[in-house]
Amino acid sequence: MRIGWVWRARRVARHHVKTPRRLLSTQPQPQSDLLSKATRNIGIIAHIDAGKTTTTERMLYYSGVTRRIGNVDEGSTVTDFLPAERARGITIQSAAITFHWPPLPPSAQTPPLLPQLPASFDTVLPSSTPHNINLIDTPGHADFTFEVLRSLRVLDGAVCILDGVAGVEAQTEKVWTQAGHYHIPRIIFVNKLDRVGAAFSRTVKEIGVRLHGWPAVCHIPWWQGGNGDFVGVGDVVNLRGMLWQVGGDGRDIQAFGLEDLGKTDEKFAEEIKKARIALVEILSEYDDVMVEHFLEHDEDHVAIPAIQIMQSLRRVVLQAPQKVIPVFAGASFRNIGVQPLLDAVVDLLPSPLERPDPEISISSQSSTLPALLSSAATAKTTKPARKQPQQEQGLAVAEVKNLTACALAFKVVNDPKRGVLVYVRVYSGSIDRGATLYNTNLAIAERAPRLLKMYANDAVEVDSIGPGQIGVITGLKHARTGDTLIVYRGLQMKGTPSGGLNTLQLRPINVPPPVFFTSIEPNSLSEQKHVLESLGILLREDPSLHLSIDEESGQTHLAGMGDLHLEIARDRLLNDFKAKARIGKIEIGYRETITTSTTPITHKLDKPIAGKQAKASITASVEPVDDSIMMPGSQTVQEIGDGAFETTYKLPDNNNTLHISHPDLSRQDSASHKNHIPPHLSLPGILHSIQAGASAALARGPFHGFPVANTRVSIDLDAQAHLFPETTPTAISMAARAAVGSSLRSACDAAPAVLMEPVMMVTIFVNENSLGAVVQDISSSRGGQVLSLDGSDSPTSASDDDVPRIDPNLIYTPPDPFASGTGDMGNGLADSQRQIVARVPLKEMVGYLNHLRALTSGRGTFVMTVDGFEKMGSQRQKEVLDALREF
Ligand SMILES: Nc1nc2c(ncn2[C@@H]2O[C@H](COP(=O)(O)OP(=O)(O)OP(=O)(O)O)[C@@H](O)[C@H]2O)c(=O)[nH]1
Repeated sequence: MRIGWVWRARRVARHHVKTPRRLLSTQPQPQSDLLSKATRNIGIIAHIDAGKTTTTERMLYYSGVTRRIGNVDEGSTVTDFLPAERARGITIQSAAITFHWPPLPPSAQTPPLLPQLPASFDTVLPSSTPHNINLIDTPGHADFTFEVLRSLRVLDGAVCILDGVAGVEAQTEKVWTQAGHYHIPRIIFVNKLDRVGAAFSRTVKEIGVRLHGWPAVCHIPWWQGGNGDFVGVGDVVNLRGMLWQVGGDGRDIQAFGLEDLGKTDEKFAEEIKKARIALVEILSEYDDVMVEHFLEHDEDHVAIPAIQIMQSLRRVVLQAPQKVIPVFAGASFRNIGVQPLLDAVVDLLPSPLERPDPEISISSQSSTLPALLSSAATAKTTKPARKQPQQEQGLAVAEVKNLTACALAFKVVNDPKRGVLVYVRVYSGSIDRGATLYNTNLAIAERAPRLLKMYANDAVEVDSIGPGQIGVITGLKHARTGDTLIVYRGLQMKGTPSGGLNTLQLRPINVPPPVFFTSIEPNSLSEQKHVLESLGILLREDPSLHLSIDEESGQTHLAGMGDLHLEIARDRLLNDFKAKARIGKIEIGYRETITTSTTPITHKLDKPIAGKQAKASITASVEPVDDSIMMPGSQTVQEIGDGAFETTYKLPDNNNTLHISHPDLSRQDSASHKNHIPPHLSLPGILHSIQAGASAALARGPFHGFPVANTRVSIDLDAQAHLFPETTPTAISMAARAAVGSSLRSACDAAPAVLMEPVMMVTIFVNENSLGAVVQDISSSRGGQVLSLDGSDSPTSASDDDVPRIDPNLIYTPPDPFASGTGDMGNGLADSQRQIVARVPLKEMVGYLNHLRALTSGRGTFVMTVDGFEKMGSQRQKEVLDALREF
């Protein structure tokens, strides 16, 4: 226990204490302020099977949204509503649900328009008044990490659920770290404490060591008689025992003060006091105000009122980076511990007003939304002596005043009854029903005909979605997951917001490259339209799916992040959309790369297209670029734009570059175009067509039909020789595709291309006694390269980030009656658990979980992410190609 730290903590500077942020609205309105203050946008994150869905079901039940508790094992839950989810008992799509905590009084038939909040929370806790909770349930499977990332972007806080038997698991660590990167305040619920082998203390120590924060134990488990059934929790904040009625629905809770408890279970009462001392100590370490309270109460840890403890916990949770992690205990399946957890959500996690400013990019510059909005206000009041920097970058500050709302579409779901639902988080202003939304990713405007608030499976129509709120827009035809939607005063349907606002993007995220693919073939020609439409919706829902259509063979390929990812997409397509199509085997998405350069090849196109004669010429050459490992990047094509007479595009997904030289066409001087290009064409349009054609050629390599990687394409565009009065954008694109295709073929004929395979960064957790077997298997049988053991030099370990290494012996924990010894925590992992980090080809990781389980008596777990693509040796390449041919 860390007694005595209070004294040192007195000297801690006050700079840790964070002050609330201002409202992110163009015109701050007290009403929306009030609504934001009473809102918590939270997510539940955890390893697969830790009990997210089970806990969510209890939250909905206690808050009055549902009248009976859904059961994951019977497939009757509210949040896992896709048939594929119910069949597998896992969560795939994030569902966002609104409910109130504490519940609204039964007399309130409909939710009040405005919350009834007290003037301040100085003397009462927020959980004394109903708050709006927007809960986003996120999936736990590694294949859906992107889905988790996407949800994280819109969260203001998170509850992390741990399995009290398994402790901190691999996926938890990964998502925890990602949430840390977004500075999302987090609290922990140690679940499943009713299970045989539950080890609360070991789990708490693992929290410190593996999640790199000091656990602030707010609840300790109450085992009947000290070592019997799990019956409730010791509430360290309020100094009481909370006992749940056995077998009940969890509403019947008895509370016993320390005095009463001392008469029946003295040891437990004493343990609550010990826990209280440890809690005050850890809070004092990071919160000066707690030190003052401690002194005011004659240095008596137990005398400090519960409200002051909760207020202190709130302050430390909101510190960035978060160093103290409140820990709660329960067993949601037994209905134990969920209501105090909900109180903690309201009391400890931030409202939208208390979050850091949302990041944006505008005209290729990074900024924050409030900075942009305030630039308009400043522009109004001060006359700049010199041109504003943003004006120099093409952003007319004066236009910002027309920006009346800004929102992120964070989830698109095809609901069988309501059609396509677009979940949005509004960051500034309000989206009103009927508003014209400009989608800055797609550069189109569309109207928002209906707005909804989702309450579990029920939807309530609303007139507007205000700042900080999460809601649903129905009837949008184009918006996709991840798109930024803005409302711009006076915008016409065909118009574009001016002053650079058309480029405004909220918190853009990178999508890693897909590593698995499958082929899709409609059963008949008449089915094709429905299959493509269904695929279109799947892609709107999930931008980590990629579609490519090979025009020559007519084959459609769907690529994704993992085999389960594609399996679910296949199920959705066939079962939910009832598409009639043949779906191929799920295969690894290899890449191919050339090994030699070519001389320029010119392709002349001169043929009728759509009944009209079309003509264009393109000269292309290709060369291999350095074979450094390709890192996952974003799919956005970036125009680098080297100089006045050349344009370079980085095609990052496969580490390709396209360089176009256009010596007689200047990028800066459009007057020069008049003399050289037909009037119906423009230089940007020509460049765009060339880029589309080259990308199409690179999408299917001549060697084995895999996407081409690590290649530089050079195009010489001689306007006089290559463009004609009959030249159309389609003709340019087709000629570019043919010229690049011929160049790639010619490179392959001169020197065979090589295959590149995805290589994964794998983190494996095993017990000491299976370590040898697992390392041997990874390095010999699977051709992997072990990079580190137990986090030393690990790329995924804490050493990279500025996170504290915590000595588990300094963490307070109550005794674990059932654990078989606490094990050696010296290596930072509980019960002699060992961590292996290795780079392993993806091919060798297919079906690895079952193998790992066999090697580790079912205890081993692992997570992996794409680390890059690597060239394969000739023997390995031969084996892969033979296997593909067989298939
Ligand atoms: N004994 C016990 N079992 C629990 C508890 N909470 C959940 N479970 C069981 O654990 C299993 C997984 O629970 P879920 O709620 O589906 O877990 P999840 O985290 O939502 O899993 P994914 O949706 O797959 O990510 C189910 O069989 C639950 O019944 C608990 O407190 N005690």
